[in-house]
Amino acid sequence: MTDSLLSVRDFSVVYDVDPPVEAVKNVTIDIKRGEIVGLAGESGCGKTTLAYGVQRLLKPPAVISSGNVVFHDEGGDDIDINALDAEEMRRFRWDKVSMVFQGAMNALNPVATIGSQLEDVFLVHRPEMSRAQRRAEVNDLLEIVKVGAQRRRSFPHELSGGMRQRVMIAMALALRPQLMVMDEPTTALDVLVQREILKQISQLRHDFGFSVVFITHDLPLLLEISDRIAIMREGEIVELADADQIWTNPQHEYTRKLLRSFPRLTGERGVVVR
Ligand SMILES: Nc1ncnc2c1ncn2[C@@H]1O[C@H](COP(=O)(O)OP(=O)(O)OP(=O)(O)O)[C@@H](O)[C@H]1O
Repeated sequence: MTDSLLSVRDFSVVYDVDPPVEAVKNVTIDIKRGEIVGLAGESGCGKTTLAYGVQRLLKPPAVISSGNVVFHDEGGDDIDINALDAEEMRRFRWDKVSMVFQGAMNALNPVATIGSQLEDVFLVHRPEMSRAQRRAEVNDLLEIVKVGAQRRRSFPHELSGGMRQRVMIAMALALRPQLMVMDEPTTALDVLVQREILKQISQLRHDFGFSVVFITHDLPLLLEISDRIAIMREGEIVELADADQIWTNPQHEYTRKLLRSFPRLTGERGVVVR
């Protein structure tokens, strides 16, 4: 088994509009097992297009114009994502990779309890499970993300934003994926709640061994949580290095510029233990 979980090679995406937008240009990156990779860069640099593109989640006018993506399954198989048909891709997305979307906590169904929404994941993807098994799994998940099993009968509006986001993380964790892609998962939350959730994501990946791609324009936050950080600019990864290196010894002028643009980076690093 290789150390690498996902290998992205020479990956490019164009939005076929007039004039065409080259949103992602020849990106090559390996995500290792169990690591948190932060994807940073200004709004519009192509972070979301890259993360969605490698999972083939983009719709026209987006066109993948080059590259390949291989997933090194823990079972030993190498899965060429481009070669999967629609049904295989759908299963792959839930079983191997899960996604916490931007603003996901507002995507919960307002008229269903969070317990039943979590149970639905198992109903659809693990139809062989009994009702009692589903219940037990949901209770477990709610405990793991520190919402508490007693909240299973709560409706989304009865929970705080932070709690709802924890429910979304529980949902992403449900099928024990090997990779979790998180797109601005904590942006809408206040700083303290954000910190708590980051700590938890970091802890969960130690407990469960999944890798995380964490997308945000918030570089200080990435410095706290990430093992490695990829700095994107105009569709390209201009620097990819350990978070410590990015912080103490940035190589690219653009990385230095980005670091300077966050005044709160002048003091000590934050409190999240990686
Ligand atoms: N549907 C679309 N049609 C045309 N251009 C698009 C489309 N979606 C995104 N783009 C362009 O592609 C580029 C990359 O956008 P993308 O959303 O991936 O960036 P981002 O770094 O994730 O930004 P943000 O942090 O604001 O989400 C931008 O120039 C954007 O304007």
